[in-house]
Amino acid sequence: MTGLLLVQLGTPDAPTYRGLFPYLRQFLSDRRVIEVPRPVWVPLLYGFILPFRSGASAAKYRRIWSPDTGSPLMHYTTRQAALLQEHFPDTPVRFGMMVGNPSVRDAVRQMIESGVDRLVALPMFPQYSATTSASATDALFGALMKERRVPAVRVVPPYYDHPAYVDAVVTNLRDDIAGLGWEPEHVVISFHGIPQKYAQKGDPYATHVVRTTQALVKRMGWSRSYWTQTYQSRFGKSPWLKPYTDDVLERLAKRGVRRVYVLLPGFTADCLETIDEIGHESREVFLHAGGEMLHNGRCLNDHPRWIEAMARIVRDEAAGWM
Ligand SMILES: C=CC1=C(C)c2cc3[nH]c(cc4nc(cc5[nH]c(cc1n2)c(C)c5CCC(=O)O)C(CCC(=O)O)=C4C)c(C)c3C=C
Ligand SMILES: [Fe+2]
Ligand SMILES: [Fe+2]
Repeated sequence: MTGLLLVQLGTPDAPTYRGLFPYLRQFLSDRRVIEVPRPVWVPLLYGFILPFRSGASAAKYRRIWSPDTGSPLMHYTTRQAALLQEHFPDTPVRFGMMVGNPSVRDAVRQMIESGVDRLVALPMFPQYSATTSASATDALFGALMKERRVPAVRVVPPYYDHPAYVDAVVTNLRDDIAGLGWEPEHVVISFHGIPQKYAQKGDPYATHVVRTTQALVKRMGWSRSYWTQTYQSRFGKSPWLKPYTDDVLERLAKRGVRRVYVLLPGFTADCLETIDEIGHESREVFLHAGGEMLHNGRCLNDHPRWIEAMARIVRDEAAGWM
């Protein structure tokens, strides 16, 4: 039997210091994410970053946590798996988190126990980066190393310009703008950043990002002056991919742009990085510099076009298996 596993990054169990500490510890111990030599990183992580960031991040997570559904990333990943299950009634569909719960390891074990001997893994990152996509396969293969009956595996390749993905982003964007009640003067297309050094060492992420942007801009028919592609979420002091989202927002506001839509095509579900970082922190930067309206674009979430797109992307890769 074939099984489908969505692999998502993960989110803390609770928006508290105790929820964040183990989540950040696992995340920031990943050598794919942090390439600083261990003897330098470990004292810094345990002596400074974890004690301070756990509390600060918990406060941010509290701002996005829903009393009913908890973490938006968890809520929409659960929905995505449930809706995909309807597309593939004969294929068990599960999700596993690379960091935190439910883990990739538990999801893989349950699938094997239920008779899965062919596994299709869908990393929830359209643009490949070693920090996300390779970390997702590390989690998957690490889980399989613990198993006796290892299924045959196919990993869905990056889908940064897959027509179904581009179409889902465009449809979701049009629907979101239609509900706004105002017309954006400028669109900032913001992707999560990575350190410049990782790109220089061969991470193809920036190339994938540009390919996504080109495909979207072409589909939307936007003129060159209507959009700017940026990178957000810099962590630490080293230079990351540029231009930084907040710098661009500030410059736009100072240039007299009043209404901005921030499109977030690299995030397949609403999360801290989209709702809080862009919707609160970047909005403040923009308003402070003279802007009037900033909308943090809704992610693909459970939009029917995205669920169909995921099904198509999976079918393309799972030919003969599903
Ligand atoms: C420290 C380095 C980091 C790199 C490199 C990085 C790359 C990267 N991240 C995402 C998507 C997400 N990141 C999320 C949380 C998160 N990311 C980092 C750091 C790096 N990310 C941290 C420390 C955290 C934890 C939150 C915080 O303290 O800021 C999330 C989850 C958000 C949620 O709602 O739970 C996502 C999603 C991408 C796509 C990416 C590189 C391409
Ligand atoms: Fe991140
Ligand atoms: Fe981040």
